[in-house]
Formats: sequence, C-alpha cells, structure tokens
Amino acid sequence: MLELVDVHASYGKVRVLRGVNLKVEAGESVALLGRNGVGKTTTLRTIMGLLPASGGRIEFNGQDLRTVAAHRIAGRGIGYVPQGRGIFPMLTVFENLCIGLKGKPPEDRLKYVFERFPRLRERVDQAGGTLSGGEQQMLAIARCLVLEPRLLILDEPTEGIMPKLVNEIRHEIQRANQAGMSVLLVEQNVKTALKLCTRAFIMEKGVVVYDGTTAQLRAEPELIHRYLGLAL
Ligand SMILES: Nc1ncnc2c1ncn2[C@@H]1O[C@H](COP(=O)(O)OP(=O)(O)OP(=O)(O)O)[C@@H](O)[C@H]1O
Repeated sequence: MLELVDVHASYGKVRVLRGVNLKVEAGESVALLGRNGVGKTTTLRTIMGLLPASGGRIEFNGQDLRTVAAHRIAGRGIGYVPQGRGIFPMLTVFENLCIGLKGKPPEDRLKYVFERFPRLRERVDQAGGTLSGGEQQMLAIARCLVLEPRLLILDEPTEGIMPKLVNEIRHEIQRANQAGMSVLLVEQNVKTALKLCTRAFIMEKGVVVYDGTTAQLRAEPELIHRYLGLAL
C-alpha cells in the first residue's frame, strides 16, 4: 500500500534521511522505531509532502506521492496525526471535525467517531484548545477518522498524556486497524509499539537498519537493546 524506496530529505544543508526503505501492506500495523533524532518524524513529514524528498520514491497504492501536492495527500486516503496534535485551538470540536471536508461530516461518520470517543461528543461545542492533552489527541485522531483513510499515520500519539486516556487511545488505534485500516505508528514506548503492531522498522541516523516482525523483536530482546539501547 505504501512504499518508500531510497528516500532522501534534508533541512537546508542538513541531510536527515539518507535512503529510507519502508513498506506498509494493506491492513498491516507497522511501528517506526528509533532513538531520538534519527529521522522518524522527518520520514512521516516527507511522506505527507510537508518536506520535499530530494531523492527516492514514495508510492501509495501505486501512485507516486511526490507528484501530489501536500494538501491533496489526505484526500488520497492517508490520515496524519502529527506530533503535538495539530488541532485548531480556536475552533470548536465540531469545527475541527469539519476540517478537510466541504461542509459537515456525514452523519454516520460523526456517529462512528463519537461512539469511539464519547468525550468528544460531550465537548462538541468546546474550543479545541480548552480540551485536555489526551482529549486533543483524540480529536486529532477523530479528525482523521471522519475522512475514512485507508492508512492512518500517527506520530507519538500517547506522548505526555495521562495514563487513563493513553489506554483509550491505544485501544482505538487497535480497533481502527482491526476494522481494516492500515497503521504506521511512530512510538517511543516500545512495549506499546510491540503490542499494537505486527511489523517494525528501526531507524538509525536516517536509514532503516531493521525490518522484521514484532514477534521476532519480542523473541530476541537483544535486538531492541542493540538498536534502541533499551531493555524490554
Ligand atoms: N525544522 C528543522 N530544521 C533543521 N533540522 C531539523 C528540523 N526538524 C528536525 N531537524 C533535525 O533532523 C533530525 C531528525 O529529526 P526528527 O524529528 O525526524 O527525529 P525523530 O527520530 O522523530 O526524533 P524524536 O524521537 O526526538 O522526535 C534531528 O537531528 C533534528 O534536529
């Protein structure tokens, strides 16, 4: 469904991605792991066209995303929940859910996201910026879900969120995946990533150095120690 082949990207003269290869199959849940600063967020931003790739290919359902304008990529079926959420704080919950649509979301989609996140239904007229961090994250995810993406890309969705809401958010990501949506997840919490995802890519200094199943990582925790410096 999504394939990155030898993708390069830089911030000015600073080369960050040095030939990233990564794949997400239809219906798969994939974790992108790596220590701080190795280029995980940059990889996601490059997929979304927010940073131009200076080389390589990014294909989504056979189409080269590098030729698609950034504002049209969501319309091609990719939902992106950026680090720091990226909701509109001055707009209400409802107005945030309308972003990216011409008008209101269809009733059945609204019902679907409010069933997933009842907290949002209770706060539908509240300004996004007045929600708690966890609720804002739910809103950022809900905003993608109303667009019915085929692939949901999330950048550290549970970072800095109170534990009670973390579980709700993880559960909903899992549910979306079980309903057939593909997931690409950047996650600092390796245990969470191993729980939610069946495949993992690990990055080091702008390249992918591990591509395998999360079952293999669980079975060989020394790999996690080698690449991430962590004990499971
Ligand atoms: N706007 C920017 N301008 C210049 N350099 C940047 C910019 N954004 C990121 N970088 C640099 O690019 C490198 C990769 O950053 P990136 O955010 O992709 O890493 P990451 O793996 O997501 O890290 P983290 O886990 O800390 O979020 C870092 O060295 C970072 O300092």
